[in-house]
Amino acid sequence: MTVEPQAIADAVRPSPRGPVQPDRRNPAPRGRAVSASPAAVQFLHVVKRYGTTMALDDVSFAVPRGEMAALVGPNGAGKTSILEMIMGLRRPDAGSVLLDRRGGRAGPTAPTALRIGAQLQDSRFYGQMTPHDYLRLFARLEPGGISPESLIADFGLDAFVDRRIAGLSGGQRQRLALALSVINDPDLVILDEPTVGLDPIARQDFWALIRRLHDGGRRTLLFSTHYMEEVRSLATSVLMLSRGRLVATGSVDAVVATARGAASLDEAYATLVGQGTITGAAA
Ligand SMILES: Nc1ncnc2c1ncn2[C@@H]1O[C@H](COP(=O)(O)OP(=O)(O)OP(=O)(O)O)[C@@H](O)[C@H]1O
Repeated sequence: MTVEPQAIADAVRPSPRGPVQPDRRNPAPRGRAVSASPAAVQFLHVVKRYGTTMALDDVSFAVPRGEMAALVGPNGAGKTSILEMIMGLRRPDAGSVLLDRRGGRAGPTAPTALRIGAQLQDSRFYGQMTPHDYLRLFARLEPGGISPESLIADFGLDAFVDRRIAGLSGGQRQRLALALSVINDPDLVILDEPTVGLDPIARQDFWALIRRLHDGGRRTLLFSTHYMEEVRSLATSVLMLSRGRLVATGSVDAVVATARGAASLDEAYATLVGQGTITGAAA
């Protein structure tokens, strides 16, 4: 999907607190300081509530351009809220969401020319349409993007491109959703749990597709996942969330080092997220 510049502008709000400063009450997460380098995405003291639920509690981080950043944390930690805010689908209650911003100065910013592609958790398709129908439709909406033919070849859609989506497997639909996420040739790609529900072999096939989206760092990728092996295999940096707060950021090694005594990312997750054991499929 593409987010209109205005939607992004709507999501960008000046920080009530001004530039990022060491915050004595809420220090930056351990592992790596908030980056001041050119960032594709920057959150400054973002707060998001849904009624009485505090989904994001003073979250600050930066994803430099060209990174493949993994967003991890247990169910309800706030991952989708972050991704949806980047896409302009939700607004922060406080703080700023800045896109494609050079430097770390907080304040109003012009609409960005950054092109965003996204694959959301609940990509819903009309069952009567075929992948080919979708690719042609999106190509018309995104003139100058990547051609349907290239995407069919790159994402291995040939075998089912003319079948009705109602009859496709979950993995085939996810493959289509990934292809559609880059049809506008985006600079920034957002993937919300792109491999959820896939069998182990299909998941590893998807890693190759996700690397293709990243294109050697030509694009910035931010993906959420519960699979630590996926983080180890794909991510150049990690954002670890627990109960709406960032608990560690940085490279996999930096995050492991953040959790004293942890010998692996899985152990670091267990320690920092504070559950003692790793839930779900995060092993
Ligand atoms: N529309 C909403 N209305 C009320 N509460 C919401 C809404 N969306 C999210 N929440 C709550 O906000 C918190 C963060 O939710 P979010 O979906 O961002 O977490 P998540 O890390 O993506 O979870 P999951 O791994 O289960 O997808 C949760 O407590 C969730 O119940």
